[in-house]
Amino acid sequence: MDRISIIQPDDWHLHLRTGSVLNAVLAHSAAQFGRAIVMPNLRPPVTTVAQAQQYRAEILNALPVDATFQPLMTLYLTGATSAEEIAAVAAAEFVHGFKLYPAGATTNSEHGVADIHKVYPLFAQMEKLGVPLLLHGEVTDSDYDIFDREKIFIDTHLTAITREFPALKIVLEHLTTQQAVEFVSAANINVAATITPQHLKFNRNAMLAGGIRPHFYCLPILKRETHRLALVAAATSGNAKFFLGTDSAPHLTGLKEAACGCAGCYNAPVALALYAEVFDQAGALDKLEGFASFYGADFYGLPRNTQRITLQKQPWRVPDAYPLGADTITPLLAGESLSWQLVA
Ligand SMILES: NC(=O)N[C@@H](CC(=O)O)C(=O)O
Ligand SMILES: [Zn+2]
Ligand SMILES: [Zn+2]
Repeated sequence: MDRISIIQPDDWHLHLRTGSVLNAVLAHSAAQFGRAIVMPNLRPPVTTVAQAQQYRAEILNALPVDATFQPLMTLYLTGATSAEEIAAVAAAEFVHGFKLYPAGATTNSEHGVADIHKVYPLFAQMEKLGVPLLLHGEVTDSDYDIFDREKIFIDTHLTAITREFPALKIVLEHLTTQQAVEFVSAANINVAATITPQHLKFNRNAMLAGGIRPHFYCLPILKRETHRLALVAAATSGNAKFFLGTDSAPHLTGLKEAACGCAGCYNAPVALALYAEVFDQAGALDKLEGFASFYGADFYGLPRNTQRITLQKQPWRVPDAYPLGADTITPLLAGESLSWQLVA
């Protein structure tokens, strides 16, 4: 099969940033996806429905005129999040959940939650009101090896959270390990997960063997091949708990190609092409539509899209970089050739 037509996909985990970066990146997502869950880790973070409304307006304003893309907003959960704000989220139709960043876990997570037990009362209210909890699932203590941080988060926090709040809708974002796949598969139906194209396509060798490649550096960090295989098996299984979330996370090229480079892969320009390549290589193109276009909408209680898109096996070359002022943004796989592309 070298051509498939599917219902238009959505991106259930996306960083769009603001200002000039937003303007430079938005069209790439809007060209492929009908909707996207937009992450709130701005500086300062999006912590109120009023801020989310403003941010949403900025995104809509930055869209190409003919675009139908819909940003689905989220709020950043902090130790200071109030019961009133959770009620406001439940009432606001354009806000779809709270994102919890353990403090210090990733880019712009300084305002995140330092002690997860302290926000249990907030989880209880979210559970009651049906507000989803989106998780960056990694422990942060410097004693923990960076390759183990997702597994330890599951063992020390997520297991307890799902036991205490069985009706809380939880999305464990950007899965990277076999243990995470096993946990989500075994959990109740209120627990789901997103998977990025880079974690499906690459193991840590892509980042570290034969030279250090900062554009493959994101968090949670790429893992060894056994984990990648578990992720591919989950994504292509047809299990509705696993769905598409690119975690496209643009940073200026100068901030990634640095002595201390930022975490985040700018994968929006290559996202659907990479997912198609992975599903094709796994002999599972027939499972792409569920993963990319159905299961996320179903989990969030939103209607499925009705428009269709077509992907074709037809090689193309990824641009070296996209200009942004005096710097650029370098996409994942810059200058490389990809075998699939969106044609309509
Ligand atoms: N994934 C990343 O490495 N970075 C993301 C934050 C996140 O999703 O953890 C970013 O905002 O840059
Ligand atoms: Zn994250
Ligand atoms: Zn992210």
